Amino acid sequence: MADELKTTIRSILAAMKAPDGGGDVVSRNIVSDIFVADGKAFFSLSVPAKDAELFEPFRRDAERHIEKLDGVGKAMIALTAEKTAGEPAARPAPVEARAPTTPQAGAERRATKPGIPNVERIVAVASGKGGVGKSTTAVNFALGLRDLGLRVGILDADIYGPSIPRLLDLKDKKPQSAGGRLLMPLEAYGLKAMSIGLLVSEETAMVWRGPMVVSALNQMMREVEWGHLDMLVVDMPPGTGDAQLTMAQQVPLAGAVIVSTPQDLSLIDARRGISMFRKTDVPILGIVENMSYFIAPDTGARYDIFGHGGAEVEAAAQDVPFLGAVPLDMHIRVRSDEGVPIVQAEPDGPHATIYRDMAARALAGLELGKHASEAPSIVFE
Ligand SMILES: Nc1ncnc2c1ncn2[C@@H]1O[C@H](COP(=O)(O)OP(=O)(O)OP(=O)(O)O)[C@@H](O)[C@H]1O
Repeated sequence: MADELKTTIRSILAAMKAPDGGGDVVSRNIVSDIFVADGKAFFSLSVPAKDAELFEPFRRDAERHIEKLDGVGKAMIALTAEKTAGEPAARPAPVEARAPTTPQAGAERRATKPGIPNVERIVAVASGKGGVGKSTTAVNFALGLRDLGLRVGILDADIYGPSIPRLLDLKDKKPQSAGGRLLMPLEAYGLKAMSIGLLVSEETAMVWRGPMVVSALNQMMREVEWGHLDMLVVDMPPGTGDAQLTMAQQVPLAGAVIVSTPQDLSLIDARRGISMFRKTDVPILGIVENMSYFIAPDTGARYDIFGHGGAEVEAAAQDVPFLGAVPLDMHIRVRSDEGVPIVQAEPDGPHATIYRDMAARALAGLELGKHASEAPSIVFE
């Protein structure tokens, strides 16, 4: 069935007139592998960057045609610009090949990535490796921003293990249509929320390559009725592979927060994450050390079992802000499992203070960056 659909999709694409006047997109070999699962079809079209605008109406028409097919509820097509002749599908440009970062270059490049209407800033929460507490940090960070008076949304883009529905107790909820192509976000504790896990199964998302992830992410960002948000927090997939790099390159991120545990191995991965964002001109708002120390539940005594402080040292070495140290504490895990994050469950407790401070520091960094990129450049001749 899926194979039949793929063939039909290819023939639909082959019959469409390419907007650049060249041959059809199928015989030009610019259509990636087509994935069909859960009633959704995903693929990318690789076109030169200069033709991206030209191909946008074509992309939308193709989605409309494909969505009329029996067995396809939704089509998601990404335009990617990195294909070199003969490659089967688009890959992100190697980071090493990119120009060095300057604040001006970063601001200019971000300006070329289309933002989301009504969403002031998009901030990524990322980690170099899985299991360090990135999602726990992302939700509590988002709630910390809410406590600072911001209108906040959270977008779970962790295709390898979406956990926001569990953390915000939204597992059994389904996003409703807002009319047309738009979806209403879910709401929890004053946050607007959307998760890739609410739209496609984990098995489907696991096989996606970078362009598919970005396509799905773009749809979640742009086809959700977020309303007016001061900040959209994106819980990134862990790691620094294809999917993450494509996201860092193509999503208009105002900044990134890196989560690490104090261990050396985690810090090496965090360094890789910092380097990836730097080379894609995304400002690093800072590092969070999660599971920094252990508070014994019976005595309240503190133990530095993982060698507390490594992330702060790394932050200094990398010349990025240190946003805070979160202890390994049973309350944090238990509250997460209950679907009521600690900032919500214990707003007056010590952990909520740590997350709110973290949010305030990141926000200060964003403000600083904004003013830096707004500053006029003075040239002495
Ligand atoms: N500070 C903490 N204290 C106690 N438990 C924590 C803490 N941070 C995270 N955890 C627990 O560690 C586990 C992993 O956390 P989480 O899912 O946030 O990690 P992640 O980095 O997003 O993982 P993945 O890479 O799988 O997405 C969860 O059970 C969570 O409750």
